[in-house]
Amino acid sequence: MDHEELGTPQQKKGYSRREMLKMSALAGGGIALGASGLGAALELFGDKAATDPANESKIPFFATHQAGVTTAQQGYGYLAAFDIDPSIHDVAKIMALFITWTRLAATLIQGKREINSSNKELPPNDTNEARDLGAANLTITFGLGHSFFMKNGKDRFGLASQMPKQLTPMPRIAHETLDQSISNGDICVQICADIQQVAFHALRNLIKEALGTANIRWMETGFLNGPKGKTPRNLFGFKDGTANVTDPDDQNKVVWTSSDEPKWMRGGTYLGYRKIKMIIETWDRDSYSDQEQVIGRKKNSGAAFGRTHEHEPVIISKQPGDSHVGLAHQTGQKIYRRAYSYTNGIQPATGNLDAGLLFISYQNKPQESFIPMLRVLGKSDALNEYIDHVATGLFAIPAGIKKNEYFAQHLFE
Ligand SMILES: C=CC1=C(C)c2cc3[nH]c(cc4nc(cc5[nH]c(cc1n2)c(C)c5CCC(=O)O)C(CCC(=O)O)=C4C)c(C)c3C=C
Ligand SMILES: [Fe+2]
Repeated sequence: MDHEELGTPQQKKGYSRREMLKMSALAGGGIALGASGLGAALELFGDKAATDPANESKIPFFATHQAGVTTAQQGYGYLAAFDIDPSIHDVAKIMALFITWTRLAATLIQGKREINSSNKELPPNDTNEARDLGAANLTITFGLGHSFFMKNGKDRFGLASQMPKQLTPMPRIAHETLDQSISNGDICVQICADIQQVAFHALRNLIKEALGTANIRWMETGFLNGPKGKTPRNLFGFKDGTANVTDPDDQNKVVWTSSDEPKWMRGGTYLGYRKIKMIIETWDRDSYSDQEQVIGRKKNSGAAFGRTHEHEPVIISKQPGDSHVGLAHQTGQKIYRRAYSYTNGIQPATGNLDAGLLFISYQNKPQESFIPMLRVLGKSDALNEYIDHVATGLFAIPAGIKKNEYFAQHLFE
């Protein structure tokens, strides 16, 4: 396999678009450009977004771990799953798709999306709606589901011996009413950015490049915004993420896999997913104090029961016994949560809002943390009166991708 091709000619030489512009301005005009001069030159090129530092922020794609997991959460997220086309039996076709996706993702996260107009008889290579919107902290995170390895009890592509240790089909959880058409899948992609249009553009172009090899199975869109540096609130109006695993040492223990996994999966993680409908109309008619009893935290401050401030530790004896926080805390398990809220118009049958939480968590041992926690909450959580779990998924997220390598390369080679 020729990996030299990964990356655009500019990338291969190590030049960014900014540097290219700077060089061409120098070559053409013979003038020296400082940082502010460069900004002015970019504006002259009509590239206003590129002068906006917020949209220019980039998260490196090639790294030890995949980006988009412990990366500071962006305001918008897409979660999508693909199935390998039933006509595909040759692993080389899947490898070719993963090479194409890797090259595309590495380019997109840099805010590069130039249209190739050399042959106008062909469709454009890029769909163009994110042109000039900047990198916007775009992250693209790839994963593999159990059905990528095994289907109808068969080893689909001869890769089952390399299956991650904790990757099973999701077990049944009490009270769930799952829609299989929006659950599971062979491959998952999480795409997050500060600008929704940038995230959608990335997903759309990944779908386009997959044509003939993998078909989109489902896709969800979410948002989550809070005051700068503070915990955001979910659609029940509570701070969501207060007791998350944020310390890097703790993240190392909780999130990233180690030597008990196949080599290609070490330094990876597992994405646990639940689409949870929130019955907003019923919640909004519940009393203030009952809402606090159900969650197990104060609505405004986010403090636990018996506490005043948000980040003071939970006192388990003071928590309402069946409260969400009380139950989750008592499992003693840790997961790293990275959820998004979603809205999807009105449910035609009831006239109620179709809204909720795309619950996403990352953990290195989902069979010992995410799934047991789901079981406890599914059985006894006071929150169950106000929510319905409607979709599920568990995906192995391989280790980060090195320069000149492609996604999951060491699974194949
Ligand atoms: C599998 C695990 C979890 C699911 C599913 C889940 C759904 C869910 N959560 C909220 C709202 C809140 N959750 C909070 C804390 C919290 N939740 C989980 C796990 C799941 N939540 C954990 C492990 C924790 C932390 C517990 C602890 O140790 O203190 C909170 C409190 C604030 C916070 O710490 O984030 C809220 C609020 C909703 C609305 C929901 C489904 C729609
Ligand atoms: Fe929760």
